[in-house]
Order: sequence, then C-alpha cells, then structure tokens
Amino acid sequence: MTFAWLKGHGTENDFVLLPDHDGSVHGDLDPSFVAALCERRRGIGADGVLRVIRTSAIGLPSAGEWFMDYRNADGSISEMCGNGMRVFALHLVQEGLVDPSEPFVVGTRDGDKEISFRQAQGAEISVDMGVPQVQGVSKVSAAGNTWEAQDVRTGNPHAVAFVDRLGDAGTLLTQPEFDESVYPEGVNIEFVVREGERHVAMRVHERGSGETRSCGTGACAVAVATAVADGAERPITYRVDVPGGTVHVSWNADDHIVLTGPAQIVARGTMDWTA
Ligand SMILES: N[C@@H](CCC[C@H](N)C(=O)O)C(=O)O
Repeated sequence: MTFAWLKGHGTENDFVLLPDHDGSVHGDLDPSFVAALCERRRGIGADGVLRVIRTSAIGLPSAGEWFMDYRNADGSISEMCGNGMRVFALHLVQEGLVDPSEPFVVGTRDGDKEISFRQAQGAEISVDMGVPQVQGVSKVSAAGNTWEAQDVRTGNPHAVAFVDRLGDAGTLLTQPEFDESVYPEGVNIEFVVREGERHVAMRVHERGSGETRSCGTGACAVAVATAVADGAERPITYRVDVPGGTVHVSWNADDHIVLTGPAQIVARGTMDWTA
C-alpha cells in the first residue's frame, strides 16, 4: 500500500496525519498499523494518528464537513484530542479545505468542535472544547507517592493531582496506578504545580501513549481542577505550561472551555507500506 502522510505537533504533542478523504485508503484503520506508524524507531514516530476524513465517509454524526479520526500511539481510540485538533485544523487551512476567515466546525467522537484560527507569528488556534464535567476525587500513585486526584472529563477522562514538585511523579515510564472502578476505560493522569496567579505547570501520562510533552484535553482538565480548587469565578483564563510549551485555557461564563495554542506541520511524504 502507498499512502500520503504528514507530521505535525502542538506544543510537541506529535501526530502523524493520514489524509484519507473518502475512507478508501485506510479502511477501518487497523490498530496494529497505527501502533507501527507511531513507533519511534521502526515507524514515523508520534503520540497519535489523526486520520483526515470526510464526515460522510466515516459515517459518524457531525455538522462539519471534516472529521478528526483520532488514535492513540498504541492504536486505541480516544474520543478527543485537544492538541491534535489544532494540528488537524492547521492542516485543513494549509490545504485550502476550510475557510479560516471565520470559525469552522470539525467532528470528533466527542461531538463537534468549533475552531477559530489566527495567523500571527505562527498559527494560533482556539478550540471550543465544550462543557467539562467535574466529578469526584480518587487516588493516583507514581514513584512511591500517592495523591488525591480530581476527576475531570473534557471529552475524555482525566485525573488531576496537585503535587509539590513535577519530579515527584518520577520517570512516568510506566502507567501510574489509578482506581479502575472510577476509570474502567483507563485515564489520562496530570501532575500539576502552581507557578503563580492563574499560572500552572503540568506533566501528563496519557492513556494509550505514555508520557507526552503536552496534552490539550489534559491542560483543560488541569485549568478546570485549578479553578475548582481556587473557588474561582468564571470567566477565568489559566496559562498552562507543559514540557513542550505553553497553552492558555479559558473557562467562560457559558461553561465552555476554550483551548488556545500553537500548531505546526513539520514534514510530509509518501510511504510504501508492507505489513
Ligand atoms: N494528547 C491529547 C489526548 C489524546 C487522547 C488521550 N490519550 C486519551 O486516550 O484520552 C490531547 O491533546 O488532548
């Protein structure tokens, strides 16, 4: 099989994009193929795959023409990817597939997301991530430490733990422990420190991808958990530093969260693939 690919990242959360507009190139997008593409030594290397497909071809509900078919590095499906959405939106704009002069909608398994695009020194993209769900508190453990973690759903599941130092979570080479009765479908785990007023820093261990340099849905969960802990009134905006850069998260008066940050496409090519 020969197919086109692109490589992009949002605050160093990196993705292989697979243009497959009518779904005829990649069919059901086999999980082992996705995992092999994402493999950093034998494949292209990425935290996940973004298949660029028309909503009409994937057959899932959306009012948008384009659907972000997101897969984790291990081939598993997640409902939503915040950084991936910015990279996906940049690709649509660069290929002339959407008009960036006004907000446009992209479909995901977590529903439709509205994108606003600005070109300043680079692309700066805002994604309306919808209304977060703040749930209970459970425990997470890593590197011999245990913390309480706030359960926040931002399209996908997150456990947000406030720690003294980001290093307290250790290497994050293995999955931190979490309460499987709370997260039977697995969870993305964020470790957070406060850096100043409305300013936090985080690390993340992502479900299906391991430790990554950034997580957009995770940054949103962190901002929401921080606002809840602070008893902050909305609207409120947090700067969230991640190992790969900085994003900003606003929690607005209408309850919607908006994720804003950069995106870049860094390479493209074609690949001859033999299973
Ligand atoms: N990196 C993403 C989140 C990707 C999905 C996540 N690993 C999951 O399984 O839910 C982001 O930027 O939001």
